[in-house]
Amino acid sequence: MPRFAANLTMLYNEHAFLDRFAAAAADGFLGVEYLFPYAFPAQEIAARLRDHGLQQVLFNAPPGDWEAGERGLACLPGRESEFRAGFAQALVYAEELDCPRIHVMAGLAPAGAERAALQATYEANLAWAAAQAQSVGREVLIEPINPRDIPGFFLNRQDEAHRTVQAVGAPNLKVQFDLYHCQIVEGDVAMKIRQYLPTGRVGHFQIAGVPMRHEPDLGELHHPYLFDVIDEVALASGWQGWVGCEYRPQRGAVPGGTRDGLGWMRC
Ligand SMILES: O=C(O)C(=O)[C@@H](O)CO
Ligand SMILES: [Mg+2]
Repeated sequence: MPRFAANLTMLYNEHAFLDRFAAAAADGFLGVEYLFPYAFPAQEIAARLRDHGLQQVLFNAPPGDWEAGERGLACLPGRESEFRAGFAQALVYAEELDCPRIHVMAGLAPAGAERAALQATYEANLAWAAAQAQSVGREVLIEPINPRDIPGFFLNRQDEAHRTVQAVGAPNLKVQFDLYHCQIVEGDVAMKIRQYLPTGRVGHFQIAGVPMRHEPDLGELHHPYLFDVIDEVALASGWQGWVGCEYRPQRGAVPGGTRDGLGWMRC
């Protein structure tokens, strides 16, 4: 089986954020990820990781004004200095949390903007971020996201993400391959794992049931088969990353619900 990390933004919502670390460790997780740590002092989170023997495997750089609907700044002309300041803050947290990967969200394509101009800004920002991250031994990840969950999101497809990584040409810029988004946008998930994992450009996986984003054993994707494919290709290619469990537990509507829905992990 792959190594699974609990996404603490979506799992364990029956607990306050800082208590989700203990809950994930009690269920056997060795790694955690989440969207944003910035509401809490990095030292406080680091203590939770230490206390519960957890590894921080991923979090996101600041996305702009999330409450106002922004979903990243990386492709937005004119927002470069804000992008850089946010990424610098992410690097400070990554150091304190000993986290090897930072996810940079692309952002929403502004209505009427020329795609080529957005792509040029995206690549320039990613090249800058990758260089900053490289100097302190961290990876930058980009993630294609389906346009139903985030209408207008700039990056939707795996092939576009891989072309961007190749165009930037930084060894520590990689793709966050979320199988949930991939299934919704393009399908053929197993073959895409076989296509992209051996390239060395996949930095991380994430999973959820499709289409409702509940537990992986609910919905149209057969995850036991996909886990076997990941294991097989990882073994052949030497890939040693994590699979983030980024779903909203359906059984989480009741106290203790995240744990009740983890049966899929033991299949
Ligand atoms: O929504 C997802 O999928 C994610 O991985 C979050 O980090 C938001 O991009
Ligand atoms: Mg994801």
